[in-house]
Amino acid sequence: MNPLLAELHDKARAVLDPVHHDFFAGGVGDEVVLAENEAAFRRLALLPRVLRGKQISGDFPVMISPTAFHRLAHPDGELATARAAGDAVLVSSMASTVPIADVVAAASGPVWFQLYVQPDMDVTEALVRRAERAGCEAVVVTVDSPVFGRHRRDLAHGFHDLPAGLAAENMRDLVGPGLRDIEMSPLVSWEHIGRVQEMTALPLWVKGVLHPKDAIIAVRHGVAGIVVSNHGGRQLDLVPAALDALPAVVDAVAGRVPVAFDGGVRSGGDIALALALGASSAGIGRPVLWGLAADGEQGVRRVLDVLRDEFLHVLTLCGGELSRDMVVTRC
Ligand SMILES: Cc1cc2nc3c(=O)[nH]c(=O)nc-3n(C[C@H](O)[C@H](O)[C@H](O)COP(=O)(O)O)c2cc1C
Ligand SMILES: CCCCCCC(=O)C(=O)O
Repeated sequence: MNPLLAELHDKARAVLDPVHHDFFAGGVGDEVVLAENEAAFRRLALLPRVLRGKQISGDFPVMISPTAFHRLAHPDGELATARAAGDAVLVSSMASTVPIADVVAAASGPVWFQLYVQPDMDVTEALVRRAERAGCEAVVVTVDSPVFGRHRRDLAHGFHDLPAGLAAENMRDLVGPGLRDIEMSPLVSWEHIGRVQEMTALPLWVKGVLHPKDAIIAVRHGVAGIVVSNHGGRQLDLVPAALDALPAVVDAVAGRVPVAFDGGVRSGGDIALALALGASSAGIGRPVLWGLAADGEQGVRRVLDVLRDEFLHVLTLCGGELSRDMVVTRC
């Protein structure tokens, strides 16, 4: 992990209510996948190309992954995250503690709306309309959550609702703005993806694909893109590290749509490895929360600046190129 990000995590741990720290930090079950997501990067190495004679561009293909309840981390919540995002894509969680319209208004770059399809499709449609009216540029349907993962840390703390004064603002005036008003349903299927596509002209991405066969089905459904993700180790504690699932999905998709990735990215080198394995961009989850908790907008900015600087340095050392043939397994 980049030591500056580790410092921000230490600071976040010191200022956060331990219950909220554990909600952010924790994973499902024994937290095997949580640890594996980071460990998978350490198993790989890059063979740099040399004498390529080119100046690298400043492109920084990173998105802020959707994470819930930013006002648990800092009073400014998602407004601070949006202000800090700059030109990175901000995928704003449906479970934000600031309404999506205010998130978009605070952002200077693109905002995408993450959606859990609600079994009541009127509620789902109302959420999509809110995202459209706000000016979101895409909808990202999370597909890895037929039921919420069992997080032992939350169960031990008895954390099952938001503190007074905080709410899932996008749910307000629909079902209700409590944490438990957001439903996850095993009945959600590809048919619902089609129905959301009929509701909106916005590009629809699916997030949480690990199996190459699902990636192919997603492409057949005309999705705009796929995010390979295991939800940061928060859903099924039996899945592979997200990085290990990436190459097979990239191969199955064969360039037909972009394949983004998240899970365990903690340094610029991690971003480089994910891109070399074929990711179109790398998503950052918890480090953004640590920056936010440690120092609000400035903290999130710091996280992105540190990652950008390190990524561009690594890219330069790799001759400005990242491709699958440059990735080898450590002995
Ligand atoms: C505290 C927390 C809340 C999350 N909330 C959401 C969410 O609302 N929607 C979603 O699709 N994914 C959610 N995720 C998963 C992230 O989008 C992302 O997949 C994951 O955090 C990436 O792993 P990383 O934290 O190791 O970077 C959440 C993750 C965390 C840690
Ligand atoms: C019961 C819904 C809570 C919001 C979902 C947040 C989330 O995805 C997470 O991993 O936490």
